[in-house]
Amino acid sequence: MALEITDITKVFGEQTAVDSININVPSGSMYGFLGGNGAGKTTTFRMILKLLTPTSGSILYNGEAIGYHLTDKIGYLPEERGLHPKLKVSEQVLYLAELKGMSKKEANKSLDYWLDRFKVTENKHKKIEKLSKGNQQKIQLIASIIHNPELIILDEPFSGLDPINVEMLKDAVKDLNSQGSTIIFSTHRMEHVEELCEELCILDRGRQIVSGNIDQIKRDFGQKEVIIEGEHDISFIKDMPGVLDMKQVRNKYIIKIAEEKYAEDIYNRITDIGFFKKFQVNEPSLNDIFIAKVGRDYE
Ligand SMILES: Nc1ncnc2c1ncn2[C@@H]1O[C@H](COP(=O)(O)OP(=O)(O)OP(=O)(O)O)[C@@H](O)[C@H]1O
Repeated sequence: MALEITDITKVFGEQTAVDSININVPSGSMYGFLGGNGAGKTTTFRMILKLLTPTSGSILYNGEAIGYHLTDKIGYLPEERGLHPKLKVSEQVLYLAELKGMSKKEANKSLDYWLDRFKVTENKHKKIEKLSKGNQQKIQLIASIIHNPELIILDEPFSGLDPINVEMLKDAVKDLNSQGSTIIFSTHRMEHVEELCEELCILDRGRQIVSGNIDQIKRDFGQKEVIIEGEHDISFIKDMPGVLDMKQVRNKYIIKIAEEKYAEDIYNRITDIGFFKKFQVNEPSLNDIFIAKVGRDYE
């Protein structure tokens, strides 16, 4: 395990921002922290990075506490984007890269690569304050990954960007992960986690709702979704055993079942009726899991 978070809690005055969280982040994984406003994502990241001291609990990285000796191995994109507005892009990023132990030459080469990749090369010698918000975010991301860290922690890396830039940054994050970096990122968007991660933790108001391998979580959850498309009336299905919910949109039926075995019963009943264009069994969505555990919709 790269990161072992055991029973951490953070209390601010009256408020418990993070409540007894247990998380294991495997080495080389892409790990998503999913949660809405105030869920406790940023507070957890700050504790991992030792910017905040947990009220209780422990956090180990490769079996040891994170400290200054690991600075060169970790990259962090903070939620409060903190670039110096009056500095030029190159001055700012090269300075930070040198603090992380890179030579100027090496850092400059890497900076050129990332500026080109993020299509912002023309900004290299501009002051940060002259850049758009989205481009400032790209520069800040470059500053956090330029030294090729083995652990990358990104707080809301995709927020505030247009869809084209979100895709560009997602591709970069995927590449860094496939080259071996362990990546942890936070987001309030379920689809980012569904698309990018094999591991996740869902936080809600400081509580850990679920965590671990996403496929495993979905398998263990049990509930499935059956999609049927066809012209026949099959509304009787809603009264069959194991059927939790059924919705109809024109000739498409979306049926929630308690366990996969009920799909076979449904299949047997409808094949007696006639032809159907589609019969498909899907894994539950993260939203289904969230609703079942928390008792309300995710957003
Ligand atoms: N320094 C602090 N002092 C007091 N309360 C704090 C402090 N930092 C965070 N909190 C509170 O802890 C809770 C969790 O905040 P946190 O920033 O970790 O959430 P988050 O999941 O990152 O959400 P967001 O996406 O809104 O930033 C919030 O209710 C917040 O108000």
